[in-house]
Amino acid sequence: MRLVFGEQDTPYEAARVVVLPVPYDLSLSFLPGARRGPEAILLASRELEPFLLELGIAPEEAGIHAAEPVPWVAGSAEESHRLIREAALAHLQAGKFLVALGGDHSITHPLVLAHREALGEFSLLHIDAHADLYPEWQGSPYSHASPFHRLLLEGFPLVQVGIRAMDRDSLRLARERGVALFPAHRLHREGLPLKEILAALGKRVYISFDFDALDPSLMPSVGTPLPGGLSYRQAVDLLEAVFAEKEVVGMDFVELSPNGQFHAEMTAAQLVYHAIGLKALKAGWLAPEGEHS
Ligand SMILES: N=C(N)NCCCCNCCCN
Ligand SMILES: [Mn+2]
Ligand SMILES: [Mn+2]
Repeated sequence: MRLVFGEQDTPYEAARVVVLPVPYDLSLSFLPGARRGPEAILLASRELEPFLLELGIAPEEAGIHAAEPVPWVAGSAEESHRLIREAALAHLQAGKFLVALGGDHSITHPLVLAHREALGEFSLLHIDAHADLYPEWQGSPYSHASPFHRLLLEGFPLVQVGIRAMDRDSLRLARERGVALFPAHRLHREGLPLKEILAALGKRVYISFDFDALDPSLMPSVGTPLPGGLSYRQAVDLLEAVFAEKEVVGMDFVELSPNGQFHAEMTAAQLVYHAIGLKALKAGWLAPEGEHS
């Protein structure tokens, strides 16, 4: 049975939003399981309330279609990434707003390249516990610890929020390349520097959300959990500010590794659904209702 997002799957032609399952997880460095992340999010999404009280809309009414999962090639990261890029490009060329569900963070590289090929230039908002700026990790440049090294060297402006793990060389590279870095400890001490984050981003933004950006108390189902993460409220407030002021051209949510803690899967699904609602409001696909919004 094909899994869908939420209760109402919109036929492809009528859908504005395509949720793209990308269960590739061969680039993980520690705990396994991210390949089951997309399915877990889709299953949990069925339990969400379609109407979002905070936004005053039901994002599903914008038309959400869950695409077939992107296959992978077990012995080849390059081939797997080519399949991801081709699948994403096809949906983008069909005019869809793409929400990719990982899978490990290495998938962001082919996804971003597909978005640039289809939509032109934009900056990256990377929300994560990890900077993922290693040139390679465990012998591979296709590691989930490396996507933003490659994207940075390929010319994408980068803003990183929630980081609480990076090595000295990555910090040096970030400074040399003008990465706008907003580490987690600063967010906790000073609050979300929303104006600074927005000022660091361009008009058009691709958002890559690694679920381990959230605190493990809230999101224990990730491959490399670290303490001192973002609260759900901080994540939502950040996304709301970005969607309100920027054109979000696409997004991915990665690194959920289901481990039986269903509250984590519900958290993941709710955040994805909320982000889709923010896109629907900004794009004018839906209008809020009542004073609750
Ligand atoms: N989720 C990630 N992006 N993880 C990246 C891990 C990179 C190595 N840090 C730990 C070094 C251990 N000695
Ligand atoms: Mn990551
Ligand atoms: Mn991470």
